[in-house]
Amino acid sequence: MTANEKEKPKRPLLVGEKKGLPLEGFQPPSPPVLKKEARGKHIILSTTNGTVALRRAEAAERTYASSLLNNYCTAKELLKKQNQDITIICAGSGGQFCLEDYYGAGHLISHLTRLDESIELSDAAIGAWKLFEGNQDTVGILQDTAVGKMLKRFGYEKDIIYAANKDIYPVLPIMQPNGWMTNKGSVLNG
Ligand SMILES: O=C(O)[C@H](CS(=O)(=O)O)OP(=O)(O)O
Repeated sequence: MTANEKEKPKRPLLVGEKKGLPLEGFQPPSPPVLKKEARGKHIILSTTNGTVALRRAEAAERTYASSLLNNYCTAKELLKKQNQDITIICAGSGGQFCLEDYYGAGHLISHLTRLDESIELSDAAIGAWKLFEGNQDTVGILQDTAVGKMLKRFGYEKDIIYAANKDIYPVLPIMQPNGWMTNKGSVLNG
């Protein structure tokens, strides 16, 4: 191998699916697959809604990606700055509202309200919060959604169970000025 070849950046990994079916040349967005395949690589992710929402949020002062897996870290970061508006965008899928995103937003809001009792919520935020607080069977609610049922149909039950884990990652992906999302934004200390 020549020195030049050694320095070559790795090819980005293409990740995506369409209605649960594989796309040619793409890896499925499945945690066990990505744990093996994605380490150290740039990922180009194809989705109908979440990635579009991120792109449209580019004008925001800061844009983060959050889920049940890292919402605590997100809440801590969001509260570092006083007196600011926080907009939570629920990704959806195929142009449709998705209950699991609203539930995930409720989990984030639950952290925010516990960490700062003075926070003011919109009606939509109260709805998400109450949905989360009233439904602690996270795997059950994720399985009941349209996407959950689709994942089950295609044999991705383990992915639902994994996605239902709360706050297991103290990292926060943040959008960089070049539009890429990285986890360099914030890592929770204590
Ligand atoms: O973020 C999206 O657009 C969705 C997320 S999920 O798969 O519905 O959870 O992806 P998509 O592949 O577009 O349905």
